Amino acid sequence: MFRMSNIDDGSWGHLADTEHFGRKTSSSDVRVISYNETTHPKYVNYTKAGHCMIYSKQNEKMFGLYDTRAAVLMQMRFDGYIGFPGGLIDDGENTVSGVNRELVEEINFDLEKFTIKEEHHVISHVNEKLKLILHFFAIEVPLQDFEEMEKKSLSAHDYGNEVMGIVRIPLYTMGDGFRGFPAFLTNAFAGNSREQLLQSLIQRQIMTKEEIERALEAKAI
Ligand SMILES: O=c1[nH]cnc2c1ncn2[C@H]1C[C@H](O)[C@@H](COP(=O)(O)OP(=O)(O)O)O1
Ligand SMILES: [Mn+2]
Ligand SMILES: [Mn+2]
Ligand SMILES: [Mn+2]
Repeated sequence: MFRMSNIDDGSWGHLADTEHFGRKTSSSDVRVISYNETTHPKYVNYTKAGHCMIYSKQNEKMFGLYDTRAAVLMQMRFDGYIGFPGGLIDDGENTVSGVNRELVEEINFDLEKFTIKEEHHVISHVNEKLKLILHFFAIEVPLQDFEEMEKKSLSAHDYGNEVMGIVRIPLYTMGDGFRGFPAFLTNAFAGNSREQLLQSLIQRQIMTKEEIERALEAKAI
């Protein structure tokens, strides 16, 4: 097993038990599973994680040119991958309670104003190899609350360690046909967060399937 050289004890330290969940896996290892199915006893020993897309539709024009469509919040993670706020559900913890806890830890989410509920569930995936279930939620908030969240995230408990900063996603494509959203999609994404993003942009009618396909095919010139 690969061992980090720059940690004194020559191991993964406290990450040892969970870092393998963050390693790149092939999409064939992951399949969609219904939320109810994940409560089946056969998955009782699976590790569960839950992440959430927080977004606010907007029709601002970037530089008076490009339709920004929506403010969508993602984060640069400690591991250099881009992902959604959220994380591992503790043993015995209720899934949405775990997601809300992780959102408080990672972006200082104000549970007085918003809480993630099962109605916000979008899709779940299971990775049988890793015995890992990934739940994904999405919540639309007013732009003013979105902007408030961005500011408050700087004082989140995990800001500057697990979370290296939050980003908004450029959902427009610039005149060269690549910069903006297509360029953003060339980043390294955590887990299946890239697929989760693309599917929810279509499902939430922020982008059409054709636009997503065009962005995926675009090449830098
Ligand atoms: O945004 C994501 N969507 C799907 N899977 C993800 C996402 N971010 C990470 N992951 C995978 C890979 C991670 O190792 C596990 C656990 O999530 P993580 O956020 O790292 O867990 P903690 O915040 O440390 O509890 O899920
Ligand atoms: Mn976390
Ligand atoms: Mn996390
Ligand atoms: Mn955690």
